[in-house]
This record gives sequence, C-alpha cells and structure tokens, in this order.
Amino acid sequence: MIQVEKLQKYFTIHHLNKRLKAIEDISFTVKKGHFLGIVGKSGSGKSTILKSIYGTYQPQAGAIYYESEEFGNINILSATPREMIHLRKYEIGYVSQFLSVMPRTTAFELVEQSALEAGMNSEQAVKEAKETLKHFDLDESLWHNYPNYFSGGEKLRLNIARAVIKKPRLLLLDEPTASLDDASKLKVRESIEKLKQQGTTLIGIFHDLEFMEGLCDEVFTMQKAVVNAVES
Ligand SMILES: Nc1ncnc2c1ncn2[C@@H]1O[C@H](COP(=O)(O)OP(=O)(O)OP(=O)(O)O)[C@@H](O)[C@H]1O
Repeated sequence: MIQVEKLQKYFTIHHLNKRLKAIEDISFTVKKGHFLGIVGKSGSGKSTILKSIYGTYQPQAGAIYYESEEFGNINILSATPREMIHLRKYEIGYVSQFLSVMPRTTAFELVEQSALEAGMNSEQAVKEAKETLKHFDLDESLWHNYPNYFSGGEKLRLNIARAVIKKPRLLLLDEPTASLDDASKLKVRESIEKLKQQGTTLIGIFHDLEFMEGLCDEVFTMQKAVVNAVES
C-alpha cells in the first residue's frame, strides 16, 4: 500500500545559515490493511515522516510510493498539487494532537463537512456525523458550539471523528491520544480496530506503547536522532 524508500529531509534554518538533517535513509513498507507503529526518541523525525507522506513537507531525496485508488501507484514526492488535494480529500487522512478549527464553524458542522467532502449526501452526512460524535462521547451540548474553547481532550476527539468519518484508505496518526483519558483512548482504539476491519491502512506514532500493543502489525524504530546541522 505504501513504500517509503531512502527518505531524506533537511530543514534550512535561514538565520543560522545552516541546514538541519531531520531524517536520513528511511525505508519501510506497509501492506494494505496493516498498522505500522513508529517509535523512537523525541526529535528522531517521526512526525517528519508522516508529514512527508501527507505532503506537508517536501523531502529532498527518496520516494514515497502509494497505491492510490484514483491514480494507481503514485510517488507522493512528485505528485501534482491537484493530485495531492484529491488524495487528502478522498484517500489519506491525517490526525495530529492539534485541531485546526475554522472560524464560525460548529463541532457538528466540522464533522458533517468532512463527510460531505468524502462524497456522502447530506442526509447520510448528518446521520454519520451524529453516530461518530456519539461514538467519541462528545457531549451533545457541545455539538453546536464552536470548538475554540473545547478542552484538549474534546478537541482531540473531534479531530479524530473528523478524520475517521471519511473512512480513509490510509490514516496517519500523529500522537492523537496525547492528552486523552483512558476511556477516550479506548474509543480511539475501538475506531482503529473498526477501520482496520474495513481495510484501512494505518501509520501511527504513539508515546503510549501499551496503547500500540496488539494494535500494530509492525513497529518501525527510528534508530537515533540523526539531527545534526550541516553547512548549507
Ligand atoms: N518545520 C521545521 N523546521 C525546522 N526544523 C524542523 C521542522 N520540523 C521538524 N524539525 C526538526 O526536525 C527534527 C525532527 O522533528 P520531528 O518533529 O519529526 O521529530 P519527532 O520524532 O516527531 O519528535 P517528538 O517525538 O518530540 O514529537 C527535530 O529536530 C525538529 O526540530
């Protein structure tokens, strides 16, 4: 489903006139329907890998081959912006611990819009939004509120609901359970299990190794923090 080959990413730190090597020579493969967990020290480049797959970061070397429903086997690093927009809309989901909210959009509308974007009709989108918000125990009194002032855990659950409702083919999870209590973590776990049953491929970063246990099919360990500055 996804094959990462010799991925390398530098960041240019302009005010220091230096380049920072964030990841180097990263290669792994994830089979369709499998869950790959990425573990490693802080700063070793775990998020950089996920952001490269999602197209947020543009690595300088390597390849990310993804088996797309629409485009066949595609190298994400050379995908056009139009292709990337399609993949993000219909095929690849990304959940981080941060919720990016839209102004004057309620929690319910956020999830509903996500369902509409994935191609559901309005009746279906409303039904699925209700079910998904209920699944993640987001109190009904919050559904028609703006999420700016939600607690950390409420924002996270909303964030996950918004991604999961699309039933993406590939879901990238960047520590989405960071500030959740055990009951909410269990809900996330149930959703991941359900997605796996539906054939979703997942790549996830979790600090909570216990949470990953039994969920992941494979674990990729970042060898070390390769971060070091090189002259630009
Ligand atoms: N946009 C950026 N600009 C400059 N440096 C960056 C950027 N994003 C990441 N880095 C650097 O790249 C390195 C890898 O960061 P990354 O966030 O991928 O690590 P991580 O393994 O996910 O860390 P953590 O577990 O602490 O979240 C870090 O040294 C970080 O400072």
